[in-house]
Amino acid sequence: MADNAASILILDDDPDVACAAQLLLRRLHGKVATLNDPAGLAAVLAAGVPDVVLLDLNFTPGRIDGAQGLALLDQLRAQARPPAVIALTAYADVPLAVEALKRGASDFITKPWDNARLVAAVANALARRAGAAPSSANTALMGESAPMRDVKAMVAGVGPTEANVMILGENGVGKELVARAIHAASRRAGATFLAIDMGALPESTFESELFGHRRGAFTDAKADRAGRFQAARGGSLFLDEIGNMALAGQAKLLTVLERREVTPLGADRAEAIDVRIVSATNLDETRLFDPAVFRPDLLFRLNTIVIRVPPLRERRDDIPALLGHYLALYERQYGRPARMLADGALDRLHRFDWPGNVRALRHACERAVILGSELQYGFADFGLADSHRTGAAVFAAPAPKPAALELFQLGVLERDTIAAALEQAKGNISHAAKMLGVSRAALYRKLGKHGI
Ligand SMILES: Nc1ncnc2c1ncn2[C@@H]1O[C@H](COP(=O)(O)OP(=O)(O)OP(=O)(O)O)[C@@H](O)[C@H]1O
Repeated sequence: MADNAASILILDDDPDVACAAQLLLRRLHGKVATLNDPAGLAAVLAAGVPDVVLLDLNFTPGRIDGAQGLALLDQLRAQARPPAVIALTAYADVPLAVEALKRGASDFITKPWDNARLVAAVANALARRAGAAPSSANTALMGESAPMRDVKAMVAGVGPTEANVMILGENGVGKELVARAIHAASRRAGATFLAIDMGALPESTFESELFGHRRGAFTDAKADRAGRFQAARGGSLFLDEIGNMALAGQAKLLTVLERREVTPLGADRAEAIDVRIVSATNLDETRLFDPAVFRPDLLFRLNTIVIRVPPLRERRDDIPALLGHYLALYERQYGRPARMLADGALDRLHRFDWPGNVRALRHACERAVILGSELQYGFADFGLADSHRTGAAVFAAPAPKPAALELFQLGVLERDTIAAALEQAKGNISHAAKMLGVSRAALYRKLGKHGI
């Protein structure tokens, strides 16, 4: 899954470690840089904030409290568009890794790492960053339309309970934001919220990722490693894209949820788990209730409470406030003057179908702020495909016939190929990304680029 547009920085004082990670990741990603001295970080960030940073938490030899690494993490998280940070620790030190997660790291890896795990962690971090660009961690759940008021009432009602919640909705409607709001309204709010893209977990490392492993459990298991269930102890585990899990993985997850305990690979004793499970999927309900796709017994465990987040086209009243919020946010971020919407633009944006939902609206606002050159924003500044304007079938609109000159332009071919893949995948981003042979993160970037 090459993602040539992604930039990755490896920040580790051991040049051999940094070089090994660079060699591994360079096969899959375009720009992979290393930095051995944290004093150079400010200059690197000034030149451009990377998408993902692999950050060693223990710089000073002999010190294992991670203080310097955590300070660097704070520096990275303070960027206007912070990178996803994967904490590296040599000491299998779970409390330190958990502290890093609390401070905003998206994942952690213990050294020496397992190559498949490192590759998966980077792919997951890229997908999450593209999906939540920028981090949805600090974004409030906006919207005062009647359907959104219902969603918020459900969040307030179920938040303080321990009930497992399943969130349903199309890509980009705000499922992760709802999951974070549930966590924030729970008694676990002070503990970790850990999100996992279940569709991106490779089958070969599924158990060790989720449940951890003991040193020697398999060839590459050079040290004990805590899984995500242990790392989120006391907090909430957000199982995203649950509908994309293979049936084998579903069976393993079911056993854990039934017994409320996990057995790390190679361990002879099970460990009790203490996590609140919130899950999400964009599968439509007929597919979700198809036993060939999703185990009914697992569904029953996960969906004690179901929250449906409606697509933006079914709550158009939220559009003006979201536009106002995201235009102002990007004007501040890019140091641009505040501008109004031109006559008629709001009406067209209001009638637009928003097949990519709030995420697409957010990207469109960012584009308008960067590219809009007039005193007011016009509809064209938002780079939205006309076929999606009012009530047009989401991905089924026939592509306009390209002019002869356009026919061989790579950008046009790419746009049409992506549109065709989305149509075939019925709008499922993960499936379309798989068909196109790119990561979800790369596909999201391309959707933004082509205004799809
Ligand atoms: N109600 C909302 N208020 C403000 N921002 C929102 C809202 N809903 C979504 N967003 C923004 O839209 C983007 C997508 O949201 P989110 O990642 O929660 O969607 P999702 O449904 O989980 O997407 P996917 O199915 O692709 O994983 C984020 O940047 C988020 O901050």
